[in-house]
Amino acid sequence: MASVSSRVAGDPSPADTEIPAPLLSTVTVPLDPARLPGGLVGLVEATRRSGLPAVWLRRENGLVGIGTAARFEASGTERFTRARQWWRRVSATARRENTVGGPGTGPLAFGSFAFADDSAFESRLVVPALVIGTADDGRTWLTQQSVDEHPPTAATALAAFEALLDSPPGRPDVPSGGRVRDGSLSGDQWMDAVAAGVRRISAGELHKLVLARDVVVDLDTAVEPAAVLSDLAHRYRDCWTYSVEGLIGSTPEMLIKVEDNVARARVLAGTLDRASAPADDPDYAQRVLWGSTKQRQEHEFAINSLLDRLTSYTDTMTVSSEPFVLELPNVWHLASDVTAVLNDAPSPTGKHRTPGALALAEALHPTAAVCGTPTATAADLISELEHLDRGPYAGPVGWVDSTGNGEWGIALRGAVLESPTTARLYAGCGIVEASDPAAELRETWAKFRPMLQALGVQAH
Ligand SMILES: C=C(O[C@@H]1C=C(C(=O)O)C=C[C@H]1O)C(=O)O
Repeated sequence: MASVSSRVAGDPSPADTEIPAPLLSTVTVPLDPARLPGGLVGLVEATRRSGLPAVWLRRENGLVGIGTAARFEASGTERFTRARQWWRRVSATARRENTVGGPGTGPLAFGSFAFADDSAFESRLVVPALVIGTADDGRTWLTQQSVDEHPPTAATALAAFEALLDSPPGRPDVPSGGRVRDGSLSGDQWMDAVAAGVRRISAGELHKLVLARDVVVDLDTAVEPAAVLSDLAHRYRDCWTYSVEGLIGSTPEMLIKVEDNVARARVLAGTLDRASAPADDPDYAQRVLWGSTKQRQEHEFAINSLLDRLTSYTDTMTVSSEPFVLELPNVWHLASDVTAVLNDAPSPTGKHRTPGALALAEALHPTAAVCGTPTATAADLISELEHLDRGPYAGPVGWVDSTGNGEWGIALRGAVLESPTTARLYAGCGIVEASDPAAELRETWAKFRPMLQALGVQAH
């Protein structure tokens, strides 16, 4: 099947109409859940010879995309705007047949965006040739998307689905044998960067800074992405397991989810490693995490940064008065869930409509959970101290449909597959005045643990 690819770089931002966009045709049909005996994770396992799938999955439900019908890349400060313009044009002109309806049906793109304006990473939207979706409300569907002259039909969509199932179902083996080496900075160098960050905070330059580091895993055998994704999805059921063109992981943090006119976010900041917890102390997380002024302060910066930016899009916002303790297999986090009813805003066509998921992701990125407070000072200090191109790490990752519904998580607890046997992992920590560099380094290992385990490498 044909696919098209476009790329826009450099400033200034072109007008909507100047961005070349393919004419997309899509068909969405209901899929009998019996055709997905192992659910969406089983589907990822059963299609492992069809290349790296696009994945967005939490508990049993989400989206799996196979193949590529069209894609778009952009870099620089305008990366979000351009991607939105491209997607708006594709959505506006797409021919579609959709007998299912609801979020995630019809034209759909997965995406991943660079954390930083000056990153070498190409931010992207990817329109898969086939999308299989299941939702909490029981809908199960199949969408075929193509830029061919002949639009897809229900019959071609079902035939393409059947042709995908190329492997016996069942959990593939995680790789075994690999070594972890330093990325841009050694552990000691990174602790020096944290100490420098603490000094700058003490000097009053800023309140909070998130510093990240990378490590590289060299594997003895080629990584099987289906095995990694299956392991993450089974182990980290409360996280959103994602995969977009070599960026894979399982994030606990939701930047923004839009369903009709309601937006939801899950803000995290404040972390406690479960590996170091006493076995016979059930209140440990509550006491140590919730009771810590440092952790509560880190959390407050993160939640305030989101609320400040979300407020102009809503009149009705609900956030719990106190953060709760979120338990994951590797760590506990302080978490807050936010719900906002979105305002109608006048669009260029004069119609009123609420902002879509991608527009909100652009408006909210980067929150203080991954950058700091104030944002601009923290972003400058990150480039000065980290010596790291974060690439897509800590940027938005997720999907958007043609009505503006979508989910954009923050790409945390993940890796970029740089070659079949090389994965680069990233993890960062919120730094405040009371931070201790050695404790922050340990925290990065706790955050690397999900990917290290999924890659079959001895966890630190
Ligand atoms: C930056 C990361 O995580 C973020 C930082 C946290 C913290 O400092 O406590 C907690 C959750 C995330 O918001 C990461 O996982 O790399």
